[in-house]
Amino acid sequence: MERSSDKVTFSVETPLKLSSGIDLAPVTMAYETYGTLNAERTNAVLVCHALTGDQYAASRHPITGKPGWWETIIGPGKPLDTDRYFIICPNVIGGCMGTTGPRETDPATGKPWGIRFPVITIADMVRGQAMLLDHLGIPDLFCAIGGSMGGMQVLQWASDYGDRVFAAAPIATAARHSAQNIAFHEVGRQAIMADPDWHGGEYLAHGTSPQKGLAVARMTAHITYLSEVALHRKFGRNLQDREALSFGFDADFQVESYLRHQGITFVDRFDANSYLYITRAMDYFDLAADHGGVLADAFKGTETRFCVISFTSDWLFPTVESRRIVQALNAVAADVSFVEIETDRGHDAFLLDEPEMFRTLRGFLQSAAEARGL
Ligand SMILES: CC(=O)SCCNC(=O)CCNC(=O)[C@H](O)C(C)(C)COP(=O)(O)OP(=O)(O)OC[C@H]1O[C@@H](n2cnc3c(N)ncnc32)[C@H](O)[C@@H]1OP(=O)(O)O
Ligand SMILES: N[C@@H](CCO)C(=O)O
Repeated sequence: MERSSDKVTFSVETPLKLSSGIDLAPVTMAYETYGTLNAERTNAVLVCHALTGDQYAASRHPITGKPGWWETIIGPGKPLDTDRYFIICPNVIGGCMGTTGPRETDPATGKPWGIRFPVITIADMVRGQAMLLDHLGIPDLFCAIGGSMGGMQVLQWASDYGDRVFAAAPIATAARHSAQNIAFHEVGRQAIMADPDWHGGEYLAHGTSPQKGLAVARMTAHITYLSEVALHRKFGRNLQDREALSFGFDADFQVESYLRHQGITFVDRFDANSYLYITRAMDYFDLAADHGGVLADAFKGTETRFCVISFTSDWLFPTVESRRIVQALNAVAADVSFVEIETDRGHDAFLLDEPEMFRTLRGFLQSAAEARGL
């Protein structure tokens, strides 16, 4: 384990066999930990991040300086109580905050991988996390938890490593990407690849960055993380810093200015090629397809206990997707609880202070901890 100024990483030469059949080596996993691993090594919690998340779930981000993206949930006395549990949050394979991904150096060429990096899957991300846990000497997890793509990783963990997952909390997620999910990601990828500064993915070698394309990709995706009600409540048709319409193409409206801001601030902390790879991994995710089209078969024989959470205004991963997961778990007599939380803040509500999510997770984890003898 190494800590540079702001990253903890672990590297291994052992090749990681990817879903594509390619052996990826060496592999570096960047991660953050919070709390203390108990002597019995039974209190480990894996926090899986979403599409543009990273390992800084409860630590200040080294680029944006913002608080951790899940400080509402992780910390002393919070549902993921760092006085009780040992939290591990890895940056996913394909990411850009220190874990092996398209921005890292290809050992065969000594240059950044770019889009010569192998296409990775959610299962590959989880395989890399299992390797990290092995390195940390953690035989199994008290809990695997995450929202959105993090929830996909949780489901993959429960399916591929069920005997290593005591409790699982997939939040605001789905067992497969829908046509609409894929469609939105495709628009984002095309925006990046249409940017003249993308250079076929070799922008680092050209000393450029497709920031305009990446910003447009983010603007599009960001709309899907919110809700129409919340957007209208926040911005309506209000004008931004002006008394009258410009009859031009400035950001007349507040909502335009807001989305431009979200796009511009995003490109400082994220890599365009990583965006291509991670959205692709989400698009390829389909647990049922991996099990003969029967989602229940992905969890056959599971002894993991599940808490599935969705949000009423999430139109990216609507509640019907969580119901499908619950139905599949019920079909194999799994221990599962489910709650749909009333909010108008859309998909990204799982990132915000949602009291009912806080209470639900605290109750679920408390009960699981008692059953686990923690
Ligand atoms: C699980 C994970 O892995 S997390 C993934 C990584 N993190 C993220 O996705 C963070 C970005 N996303 C988010 O923050 C969540 O999607 C959100 C949108 C739910 C956050 O919601 P809120 O906390 O209500 O923040 P909000 O959406 O209002 O955005 C506030 C920002 O917009 C800016 N803003 C608001 N109105 C305007 C406007 N009219 N013009 C320009 N900027 C504006 C604010 O100044 C603020 O800027 P800052 O955050 O850079 O300081
Ligand atoms: N807004 C979060 C969740 C998206 O699913 C992200 O950017 O990763």
